[in-house]
Amino acid sequence: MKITNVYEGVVPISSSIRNAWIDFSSMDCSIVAIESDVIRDGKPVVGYGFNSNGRYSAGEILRRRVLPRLLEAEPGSLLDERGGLDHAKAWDVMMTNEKPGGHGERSVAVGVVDMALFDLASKIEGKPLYRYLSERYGDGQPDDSVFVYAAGGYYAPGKTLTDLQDEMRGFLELGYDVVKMKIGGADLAEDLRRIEAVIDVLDGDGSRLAVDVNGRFDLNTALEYGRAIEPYGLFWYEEIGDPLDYHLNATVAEHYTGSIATGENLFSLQDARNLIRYGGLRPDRDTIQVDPALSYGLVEYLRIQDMLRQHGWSSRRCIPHGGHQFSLHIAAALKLGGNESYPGEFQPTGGFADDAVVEKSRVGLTDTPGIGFESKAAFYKVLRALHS
Ligand SMILES: O=C([O-])CC(=O)C(=O)O
Ligand SMILES: [Mg+2]
Repeated sequence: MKITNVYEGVVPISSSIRNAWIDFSSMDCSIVAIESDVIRDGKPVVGYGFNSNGRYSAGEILRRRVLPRLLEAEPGSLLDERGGLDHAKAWDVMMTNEKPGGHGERSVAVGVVDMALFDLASKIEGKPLYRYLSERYGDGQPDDSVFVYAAGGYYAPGKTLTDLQDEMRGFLELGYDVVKMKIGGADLAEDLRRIEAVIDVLDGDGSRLAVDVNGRFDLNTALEYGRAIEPYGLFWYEEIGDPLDYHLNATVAEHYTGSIATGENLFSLQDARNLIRYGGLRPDRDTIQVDPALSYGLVEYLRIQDMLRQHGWSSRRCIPHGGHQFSLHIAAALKLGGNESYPGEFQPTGGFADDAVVEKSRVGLTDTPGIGFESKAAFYKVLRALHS
């Protein structure tokens, strides 16, 4: 198998929502299509990738560094001994002449291509990605459904408490038991009113509500909010301070007895390891949210899983950020604790197959070969247009 062509583009995923740190008025995302010389039904097999959400498109790095390296590589240097794609070798090729440290947009660029190569390789084998992954990296017995929670609850112009409650009711009607909302973009009194309004919709059960600060708080605010929300017994308190402020995280973990989740803005093995070493997270209750699409792809995510295992963490304590199909397959194959889902945001890229059904906060996998973008019509149309 040989890569014959690569195509790269940008898709807007903008909207009027706001979290405690950014609005999404100009959010966009990179997409790639990687074409191979393998022919199925008279057409070349093509793998697709995109960069989740929350980080902007990384076209410059893709066009100037990552994609040329892949195209210029001796085709045999990307293959394993059976002639299939060797993802770790492809990763080394993409990272040629890149210094360590400073992970950011580069990890996004490599993540997009890594996703496309996994889509391609599993399509060539005619398997849905989760089976392909489970056979290679798991125990061959993937989970047949994955826990998902509904993320939303953003701030938006003119959005009232009733609007917030209606949004959350909508998530419950779709089959989700656990929901997530933003905090930290208003003052504590208003956020507590918002939290209590949502808990009302959850029949008074705070353990079904996660709150997300998007890294906004300094230590004092983090502790003040922690004291105020602790009695609700929330599902988790997310990304409380700056993602790289491990000391803040550790100090909050000493005081806040409920669950903490973080990691969506950690993009490398090294950063994730520092979180585990210095972030004070507790393996019996906290959750790691590293998003494989943003953090150098699954090749790096597998290294992160090894690291977690060495530190005594179960894969079940990982619930990736992003609400996308790639992580859904990864969650089933590597037996993670679940995956995020955004029923109302980040279209056309986010979400699962058009006919995916959520029941009791779990979603099943389909048998579509690869990641299954083909069963997500609006997004597939955009991807298909990249190389038509
Ligand atoms: O608002 C965002 O950037 C998304 C986010 O934090 C999440 O999904 O946890
Ligand atoms: Mg978050």
